[in-house]
This record gives sequence, C-alpha cells and structure tokens, in this order.
Amino acid sequence: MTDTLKIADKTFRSRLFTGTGKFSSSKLMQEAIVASESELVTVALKRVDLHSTCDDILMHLKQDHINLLPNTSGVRTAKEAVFAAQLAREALQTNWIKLEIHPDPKYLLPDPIETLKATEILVKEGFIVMPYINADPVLCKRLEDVGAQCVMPLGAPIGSNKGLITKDFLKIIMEQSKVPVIVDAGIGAPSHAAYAMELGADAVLVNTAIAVSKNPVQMGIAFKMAVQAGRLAYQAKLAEVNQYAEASSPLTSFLNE
Ligand SMILES: CC(=O)[C@@H](O)[C@H](O)COP(=O)(O)O
Repeated sequence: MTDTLKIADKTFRSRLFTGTGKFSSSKLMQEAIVASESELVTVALKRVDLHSTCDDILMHLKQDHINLLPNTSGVRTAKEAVFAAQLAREALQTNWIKLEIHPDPKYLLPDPIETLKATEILVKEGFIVMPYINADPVLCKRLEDVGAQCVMPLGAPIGSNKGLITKDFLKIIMEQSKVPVIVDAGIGAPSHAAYAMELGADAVLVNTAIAVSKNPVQMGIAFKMAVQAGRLAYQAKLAEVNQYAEASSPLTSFLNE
C-alpha cells in the first residue's frame, strides 16, 4: 500500500518539501531537488521575474513531478501578503500559496496576527493556504478553523539549522491538528528531519541545509532517506522510553540455573 500525503486536491508520494534559495546555481538547485524526489517546491515570489516566460529559476523547475508553491517571503503585513498571493496566482497559474509574513529581518519570526488575518482573506478568495507560523498550538487551531489546508510550524528560525528547538510544542500541534502538519524551517540535518517524522509530522520543508551543503545533490538524497526512515519508524511505533534498564535476555545466572 502506498503511503501518500493529501493536501487539498493533490497527493504526494514524497513527504520532503524543498526550497529553492541559497543554491550556488539554478542547475545545482534543479539537480538537488530532483535527487531529493521532492514534489512540492517553494519559490519566493520576490526572486522570480513574473513578467518573463523564461525565468531562470522557473525554467529549472519545469518537471512533471514538481509542483510549484509560491511563497510570500518579504511581505510585512496581511495586506501585502494578499497582494503577493494574487500576483502569484495570476503569473504562475496556481492557487497554492505558502504564506510567510515575517516583518523582523533579524529572526524572521512570523507575525501570528497578520498571518491569521491573511489566511482568512485568502481562503475566502479560493487559495490553498499553507501558513508558516511559530510552533503555537493555539494559533494552529485558529488557522485550521479559518480554512488553512495545513499548518507549517517552525522547528527553529529560518536558516538557523538548529533543528527542532520547538519540539514540545510541535508534539502538541501534531496531537491536536486535523490538517497536515509540516515542520518548516531550521531543519539543519537529515537527523532533524527524521526526528520530526518520528514525532508524527506529515512532512518537512527543508531549504538551507540542502542548498548550502558542500554537496547539495548528495544532501538531497540524505534528506529523502531520512524522511522515509522517520516516517517508517513513526508508522512502526517507537518503543517506549524507560527510566530503568530492561534486560534483553532473561537475568538467570550462567551455568548454575
Ligand atoms: C524556502 C522557505 O520557505 C524558507 O522560508 C523555509 O522556511 C525553509 O527554512 P530553512 O532554510 O531553515 O530550511
């Protein structure tokens, strides 16, 4: 039986979503993404030439199995985000949008109030909204209530590579969410991605760790395998953590009964 992930009208075989920033060339970006087998790839609207039919980034992402997910990175308010999403829909012919509203350039932390406001408006306008947010279980429920198709809580600040520093809150989100939970940002190593999947994430989104590694193609493969391993482990149910030792074989003494 194939283990797939459904978000809105699309079904994904891969639970690794990827980003397109920070690669040293578009060709390398394409090779790494293809090697990772990612099927949902986010691209910052501000980085593409919406008036050109042969934008370098977009040209390299023209593959049958790759779905484009424009993101609103760079906007500071709900109003700007809505405008950016409308532009993306027009130019890229998709109503999918990764909603990112982070006005503070130092930590790039998402603004929860503007994100909720924008989600409400965009859902009403027929968008499939994938909001990037802090790992806030209450906000996740509010976003779900207004029609977000998934939630994308951060593991750590974007580009920090710190891993799942929000893990306790991610666990609550995964326990409560009725929409897919995609752990996004700060995932700095395949082991972080595997851990997120072991916890029960539906998918992860990784950009920096693949793009800036010495060998992005190999790292793309490493992330693919880590996500698969973490997912399998989650499905197989991990053994409980015990306070005390538990012998693996009977504790009878050797030779004398
Ligand atoms: C590309 C993108 O959407 C990023 O904003 C995303 O959050 C990934 O973060 P990392 O670069 O830390 O993987």
